Amino acid sequence: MSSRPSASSTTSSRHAASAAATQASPAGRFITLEGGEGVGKSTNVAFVVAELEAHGLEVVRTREPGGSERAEAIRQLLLDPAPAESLSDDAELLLMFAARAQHLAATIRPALARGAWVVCDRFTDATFAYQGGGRNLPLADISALESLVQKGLQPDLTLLLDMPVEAARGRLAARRAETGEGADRIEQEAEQFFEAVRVGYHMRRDADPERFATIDAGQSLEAVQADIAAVLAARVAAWQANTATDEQP
Ligand SMILES: Nc1ncnc2c1ncn2[C@@H]1O[C@H](COP(=O)(O)OP(=O)(O)O)[C@@H](O)[C@H]1O
Ligand SMILES: Cc1cn([C@H]2C[C@H](O)[C@@H](COP(=O)(O)OP(=O)(O)O)O2)c(=O)[nH]c1=O
Repeated sequence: MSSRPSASSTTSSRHAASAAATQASPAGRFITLEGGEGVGKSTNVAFVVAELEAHGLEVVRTREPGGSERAEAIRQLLLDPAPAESLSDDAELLLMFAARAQHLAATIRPALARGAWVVCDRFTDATFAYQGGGRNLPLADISALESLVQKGLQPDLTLLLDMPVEAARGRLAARRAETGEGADRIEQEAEQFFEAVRVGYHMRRDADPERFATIDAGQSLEAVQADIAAVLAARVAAWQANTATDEQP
């Protein structure tokens, strides 16, 4: 399991969220970051949170698998490479959705209901990419679980950090050399698996282009964050315009 500290945490806004924001429709406030290993999700989740907070919004930062106490326990089961017994592909898929069901109930839905924004490091697109693309499990089975667990709830915006697999794995190797952190159970897969994951993400993006913003993650961090900031500024402006319209007598 990754040792980086990205478990669910609530970050209060520097300015209190306005009463209007709290009463507004939840639409527009659920943001996910997706992409393969080493593309910069962890680095940029913090940046997305800071940008939204700079707009005066309350933000809950969370991640999958995990994001609540019980869901984090399932994460441990999923990612721990230690047990000699291999985890079946079906068990992996079901555990991903068990963790998600708990995460939605304990963290995501309550946050959205009280008017907070939610920024989540990976969500169901990862299941389509990893279990669908990487493990080759039937997409229809994943869609059925998605309906069961999410009951129509979808992210409003998904930032897909995209770059060639080999370069991203180079970044990951450098990070591991620096931190001494080992590879988790899924990170131990071969390069071919991650190429299939990337194709899986592209399929999800191409099926729902309105929801996705693709960010060229191979750029410098400054350029990546400038692109993300532009997407977020447009998103917050649209949300504020909708909120103002909803408030008209
Ligand atoms: N745009 C970038 N250019 C160069 N290095 C980057 C960039 N974004 C992230 N990194 C570095 O790459 C490594 C992997 O980033 P990280 O955010 O941990 O990726 P992920 O969470 O997607 O696995 C880290 O060492 C990070 O500092
Ligand atoms: C949410 C999710 C994650 N995963 C995998 C992707 C990662 O290899 C692993 C843990 O995620 P994460 O800690 O976000 O990985 P990273 O090292 O890129 O920051 O779980 C799935 O296979 N399916 C899923 O539905």
